Amino acid sequence: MTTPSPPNPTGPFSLARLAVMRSLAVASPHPGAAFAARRRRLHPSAADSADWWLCRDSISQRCWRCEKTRDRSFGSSLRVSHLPGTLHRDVSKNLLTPTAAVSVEEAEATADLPKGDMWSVHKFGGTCMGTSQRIQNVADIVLRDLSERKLVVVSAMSKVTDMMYNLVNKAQSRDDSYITALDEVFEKHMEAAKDLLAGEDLARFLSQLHADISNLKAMLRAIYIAGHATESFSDFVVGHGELWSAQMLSYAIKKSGTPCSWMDTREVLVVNPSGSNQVDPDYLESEKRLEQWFVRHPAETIIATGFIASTPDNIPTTLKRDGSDFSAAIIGSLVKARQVTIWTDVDGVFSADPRKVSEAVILSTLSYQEAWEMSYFGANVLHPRTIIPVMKYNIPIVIRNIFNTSAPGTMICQQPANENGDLDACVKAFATIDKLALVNVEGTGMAGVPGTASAIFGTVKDVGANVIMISQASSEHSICFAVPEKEVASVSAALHARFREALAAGRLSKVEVIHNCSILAAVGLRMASTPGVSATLFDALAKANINVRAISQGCSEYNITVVLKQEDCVRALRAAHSRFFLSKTTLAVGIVGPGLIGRTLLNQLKDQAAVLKENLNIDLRVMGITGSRTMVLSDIGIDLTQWKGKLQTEAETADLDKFVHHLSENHFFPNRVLVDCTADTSVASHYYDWLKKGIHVITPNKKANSGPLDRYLKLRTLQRASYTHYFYEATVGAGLPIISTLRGLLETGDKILRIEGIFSGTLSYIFNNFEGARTFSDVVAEAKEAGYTEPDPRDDLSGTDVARKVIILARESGLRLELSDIPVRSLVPEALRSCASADEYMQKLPSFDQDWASERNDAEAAGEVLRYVGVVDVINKKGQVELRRYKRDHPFAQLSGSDNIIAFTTSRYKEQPLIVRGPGAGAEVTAGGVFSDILRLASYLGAPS
Ligand SMILES: NC(=O)C1=CN([C@@H]2O[C@H](COP(=O)(O)OP(=O)(O)OC[C@H]3O[C@@H](n4cnc5c(N)ncnc54)[C@H](O)[C@@H]3O)[C@@H](O)[C@H]2O)C=CC1
Ligand SMILES: N[C@@H](CC=O)C(=O)O
Ligand code: NA
Repeated sequence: MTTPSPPNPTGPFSLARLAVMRSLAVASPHPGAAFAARRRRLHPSAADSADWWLCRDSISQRCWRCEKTRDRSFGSSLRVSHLPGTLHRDVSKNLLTPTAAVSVEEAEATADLPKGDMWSVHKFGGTCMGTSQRIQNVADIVLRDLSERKLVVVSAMSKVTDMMYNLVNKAQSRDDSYITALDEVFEKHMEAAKDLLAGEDLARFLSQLHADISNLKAMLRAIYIAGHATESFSDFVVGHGELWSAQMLSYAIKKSGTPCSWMDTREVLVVNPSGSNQVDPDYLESEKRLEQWFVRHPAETIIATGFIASTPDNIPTTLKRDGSDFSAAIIGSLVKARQVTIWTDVDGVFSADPRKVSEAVILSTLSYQEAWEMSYFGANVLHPRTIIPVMKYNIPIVIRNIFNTSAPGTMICQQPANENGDLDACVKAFATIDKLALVNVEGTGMAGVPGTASAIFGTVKDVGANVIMISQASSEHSICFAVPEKEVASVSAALHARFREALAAGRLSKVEVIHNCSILAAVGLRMASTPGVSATLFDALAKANINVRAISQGCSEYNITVVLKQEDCVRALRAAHSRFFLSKTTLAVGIVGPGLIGRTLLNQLKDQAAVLKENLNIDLRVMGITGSRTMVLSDIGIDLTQWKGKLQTEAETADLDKFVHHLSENHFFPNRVLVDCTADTSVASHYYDWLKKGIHVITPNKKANSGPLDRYLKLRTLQRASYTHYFYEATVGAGLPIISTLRGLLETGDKILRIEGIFSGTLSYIFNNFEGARTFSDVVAEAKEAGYTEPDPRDDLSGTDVARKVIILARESGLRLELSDIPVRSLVPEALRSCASADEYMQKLPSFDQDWASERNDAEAAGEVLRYVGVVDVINKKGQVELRRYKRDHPFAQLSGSDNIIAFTTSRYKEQPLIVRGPGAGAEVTAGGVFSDILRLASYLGAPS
């Protein structure tokens, strides 16, 4: 076997071909010295297969051919040549195997190329190059990239470009201080270099810096004398920032022993001015010059100046705005880079401006078109022109944070994988543009008249205004378009002048300007093929009460654009963002009354929130907690491990209106619910307004449903007519499924005949335990202590609490009863009814123990027990609450603890009633009942079951 001779280094290899050949790890037709140098570094195992150039994986440093790891004794790279065929990578073994010779075109199409041998392009902006430490940090990042070839594009140190423009401005306005300003530029770079470099490298850099500064001084002097700087003079001066930063970085990398060259991109990149402060790269000429540059500079790590380039006549110029990103993209496309990484100071591209939407998330991927749209609509992603060069070759751009290298960043590539394939995933991001005006040209004379649009936009063009979006009514009676506010006056004047006759003749009815507008754009590649996206967007805007002035969606459907009042824009952005980015079942929760039940509920929420989020995608955020004296509010959700402390230390004076406003005005969250855990009638009186505002209501408080009948009916009518939910399972039997059982019977057509049972946990507990030597007052105190009683236990002992439950069930069954319609036997002695407080009542209660003992003894003597029962007699349309005696073998006599027992006699359950039994009071079971109402709400809102 003979070693094939290397290809003719001066042969006509295009850079595309060059890159592909490199990427295949074939002996690269890299011209000249670089090729010869590699040729010498033969891997020993190549002796019996000398036609191989070994290559190594840039990450594992393992040879793909023989799987040996890097061997220092053979230099930094292990290669043998294999020509003219190419290599195929066996991905499973990470091995390269020879294949028949293929054309470059075929090779280009090969998907599984070994990435290690391709160019990795990085771009570091001014912030990344801000100080000597930061430049060192950049050097470290470059050294950590194990790619075979690295091309690093750098901007000037931060603020230097401005300083350089300032020099030119000063000189041309004959301001002598340009000399001291130039000294500052010198000092800045000298200080940075002294920090960063030493010895010969430092001396070389400083000598170059001196030479450059004295050239600049001469040039600025010429500008000063002429009182004018041409664009190329200015570009020449300004580009020095990049020249110096590239040299400093290149020396900093060399310090570590890694060979590194720096590239003055004016020698390589050729661009033609294309008007309006833009340039078009000449790719063919640039490619040719780059090849020649490679011949002269064999290093595998190259630091290139961003921003600067040359005209075809070798006049220095710049790439204008965002020039360094553009340089990186152009160079990336010339070398067919594996990837272009743009290093900046954010973790990636956000789904919306994080200053406006705190819930904005970093997007892991974006398509080129999406990034393009985002940039167009004002998101600070990448200038659209940066995307064009890399897009042609499917080269991904990755945006990464230099200050947080652990963040993976955002990859902008051809067709990102669809993360979850649902409606929400097809809207990737939202962007806004403020300070716009809408121009509306309207009139019957426009319909069917060819050339109207051309006349309108021709006029707009003539005044040099930038049209940001256009919308035309299908009847052709009007065209409206958005332009920057600062350009609208001249647009309007020009249109009035242009259409003076048409306006006078009535063919056009108006040229109207609507000031103070903003654009909200929803961007996403898959909107095109997903029904319902615009419905969801407009629904979110409607729910946030936002009026849309104009709408536009092109047939590419990469974006839906709406024009709104500027003052509504942030609210609109938040509402739209939350609708697409938060779980559909994100619930903003307000807790009123963190007493026994309220705080138990908060604890249960704390323990279960993560599980709900993970398993059911239900995102519960407690946005506020209010007691009767203080309240605490949050915009994103209170940390439930801290709420008690916050209610003491960070609280403000309770104000229910403000509390409700806080919840209802928060447009981050699509759903809002107030949970009333008080026993307060005045809080309950607000439910109607809350429901009307679209806030769902959940409560264990019986006051609303057992209050005045007309109010109750009004509340239920409103709730039934709206899509707002009102749940109150815990008002009867605490967590026991009483209301839901009754609803289930009614909704399936069963007829309720009678509901009868022990509805009071407190009274159940008292009579279950009032035995032997125990006193009545002791047992009442125990029930209170156990958390079964109402805040005032007289509400239980008076029978009022049971009467309320009877009323709630009676009304639920269709009876129109008032609380006063229920005869109740009160167990509160006449003398204690006027006690000022529950405590006073509890203190005085023992004096009635004797009376209670004798009533119980009488019952016992007859083989009976006392039980306090409630009855809903649907047939006779009445309710009843009384203390009754039951034989010891009666089911009501078998209860224990705070058990409730409720028997439903219905048309279907006539012989044997349907019975629900279990603990009907207590903090955990009651809070659990409230919690399950919250989850019921979430499932009504679309949570998975
Ligand atoms: N304890 C139980 O087993 C059951 C209780 N319930 C009901 O649960 C509700 C709460 O009961 P508990 O927690 O035991 O009472 P609680 O007295 O321990 O708690 C009520 C809380 O509401 C606060 N509050 C009162 N008025 C307020 C207002 N206007 N604004 C804000 N906060 C106010 C109080 O300061 C207190 O923190 C009551 O309606 C009760 O009928 C329902 C079923 C069972
Ligand atoms: N105090 C009530 C609590 C539940 O509504 C009871 O004892 O049943
Ligand atoms: Na219940």
